[in-house]
Amino acid sequence: MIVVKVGGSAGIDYDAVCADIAARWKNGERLILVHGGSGETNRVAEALGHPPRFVTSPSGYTSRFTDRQTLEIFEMVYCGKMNKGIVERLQRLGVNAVGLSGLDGRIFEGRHKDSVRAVENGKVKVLRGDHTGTVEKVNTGLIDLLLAGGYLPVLTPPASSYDGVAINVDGDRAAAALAVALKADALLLLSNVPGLLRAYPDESSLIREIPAADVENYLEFAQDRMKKKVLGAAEAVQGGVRRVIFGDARHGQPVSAALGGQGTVVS
Ligand SMILES: Nc1ncnc2c1ncn2[C@@H]1O[C@H](COP(=O)(O)OP(=O)(O)OP(=O)(O)O)[C@@H](O)[C@H]1O
Repeated sequence: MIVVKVGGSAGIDYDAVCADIAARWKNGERLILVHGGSGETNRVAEALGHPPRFVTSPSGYTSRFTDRQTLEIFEMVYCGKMNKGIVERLQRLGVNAVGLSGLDGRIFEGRHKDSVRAVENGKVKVLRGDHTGTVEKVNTGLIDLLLAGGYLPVLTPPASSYDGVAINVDGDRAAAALAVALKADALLLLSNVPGLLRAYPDESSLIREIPAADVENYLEFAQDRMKKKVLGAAEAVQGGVRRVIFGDARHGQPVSAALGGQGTVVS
């Protein structure tokens, strides 16, 4: 089983990702696709007059402050436009894909964090009314049913809180939790960069290999949102996934290239 997470940043070629996945699926490979949607969510939020607000925690992690209206815009884009766009592509390629959020069947479950500590103008503030959390539990029952029926699951945040409230969760870490729960052979984190760069944005500074035991030491190279990917990779390898690859989803055959060792391989 391979878990592929494709991001939602500008420049990602979803046609290329879906064509590659469809070919491999038809060849008998078992795959699950998880996707993001941050770039489009930012655009739609601006257009709807509720611009995105990103906050940085005292430990340096950036996240989207998700009030109720932001959560609804997030769902429109992630579960609507992005998810159905990917499912449509796969259906046109002859793959019977089913798109679900983590809320459906409580596939992704975690604690609802209603407040977040954020550094603003050098001061730490507590912001309330946040609808965020982290995936702590993956309920694989529905996924097992879909796979047994020959359907390719296409999953996206949000997740469900233990009380059934929709929460915005990081897609990379959700995909990592899924890969652990399914005992996947590999987790691919595909985005609009060649992999983890030692000197971002210099693409020639690609880090090709990271020993699994060392992955947390590479957090220092990741800025802002890339940190969550490195953290997700650490969680996946610590949970028993043998290979995590940060790969490029901008062109070519992104899944096959990553599985062939291009990008940053954590093993
Ligand atoms: N050292 C680094 N190497 C590579 N990319 C980095 C690095 N530091 C920061 N980045 C940034 O991290 C981004 C990838 O993370 P991001 O969460 O935006 O991607 P995504 O997975 O495509 O999005 P989504 O949240 O929609 O799933 C890159 O586009 C790049 O700008």
